[in-house]
Amino acid sequence: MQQRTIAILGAGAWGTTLATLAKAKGHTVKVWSRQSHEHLQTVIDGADLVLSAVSMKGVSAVVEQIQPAAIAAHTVFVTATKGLAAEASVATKPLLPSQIWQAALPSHAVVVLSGPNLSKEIQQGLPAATVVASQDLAAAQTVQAALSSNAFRVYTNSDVVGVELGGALKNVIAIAVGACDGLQLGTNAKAALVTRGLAEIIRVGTYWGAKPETFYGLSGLGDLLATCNSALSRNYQVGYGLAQGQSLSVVLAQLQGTAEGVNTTQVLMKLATQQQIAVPISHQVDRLLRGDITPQAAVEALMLRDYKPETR
Ligand SMILES: NC(=O)C1=CN([C@@H]2O[C@H](COP(=O)(O)OP(=O)(O)OC[C@H]3O[C@@H](n4cnc5c(N)ncnc54)[C@H](O)[C@@H]3O)[C@@H](O)[C@H]2O)C=CC1
Ligand SMILES: O=C(CO)COP(=O)(O)O
Repeated sequence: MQQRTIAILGAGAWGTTLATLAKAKGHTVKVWSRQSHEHLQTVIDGADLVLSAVSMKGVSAVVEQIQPAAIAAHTVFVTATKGLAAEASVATKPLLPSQIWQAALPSHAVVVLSGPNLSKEIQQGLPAATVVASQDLAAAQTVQAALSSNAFRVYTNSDVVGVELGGALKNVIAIAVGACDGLQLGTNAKAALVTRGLAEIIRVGTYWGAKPETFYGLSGLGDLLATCNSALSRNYQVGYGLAQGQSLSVVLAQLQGTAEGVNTTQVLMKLATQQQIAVPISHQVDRLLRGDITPQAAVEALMLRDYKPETR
């Protein structure tokens, strides 16, 4: 196995977990966060892989600190952020973290890493699988070889948009499912939400050019199952807290780390409204997050929608 120099950007729950996985494989690992005394460019100098696990709101700020001309040509950039850019617009502004990275580093390979990867379980050494997606298969295979272990199984995929959207959009559905569990609506209701949530994700994803089958893989259905079934998920916790009658500000103040689904819901609703894509579950999550509706009323609104066939 080839030893690599890996720079990890972001020292939150996911960044530190990815650093643990990389160190366990014997790579030289350097971690940078905005609290670091070292300059970002110094940390990524000489890195074979630069792996970003900063939350969505920090991605542009981090990318702007990088001087592309000073980076070795072979350096591969990996983004593990699950979110949508707040400034995204359909034609002109990037939607996905990888698009922000690729726009700033056009001559470098960019790889998306996404899957059912609750960091606390991985920190405990429990087995997990993930996907690395890139238009550059060799770059994806480099990341696969660098991170694969007996505890972390890494698959490659060429559907970058599908893999990245799967990871971002499942957070919105996880908020809905957290609320469903918080209201104690039962297993049937939860199964319906996850299944129709997946249909909603596929509807959005295919609009943005993703392959439908990608969403039945690890970064779609896989991550939905993990996030919607675990109280470890911060997005699930947001929905659960709202269903307990707490305000969003109270829930977020108590939360450890980032719940990307809150911002993702807003961006998704803006774009889905503009493009007239039906996202009924996300719409109710949006109303709930804004405090415009009670969790009970959101459930009723979903149950009493117009009759329709079970299509995507
Ligand atoms: N924790 C988990 O289980 C997993 C998280 N992810 C994703 O990874 C990303 C990070 O998640 P966590 O590490 O859990 O969040 P976290 O809240 O623990 O850490 C976020 C990191 O982003 C950095 N950051 C935020 N704004 C920044 C800015 N303006 N400039 C520089 N750095 C900034 C923070 O300093 C911190 O290092 C999210 O997009 C999340 O969806 C993906 C898979 C698993
Ligand atoms: O993406 C995750 C697991 O795959 C982490 O989920 P949360 O961000 O909801 O904690």
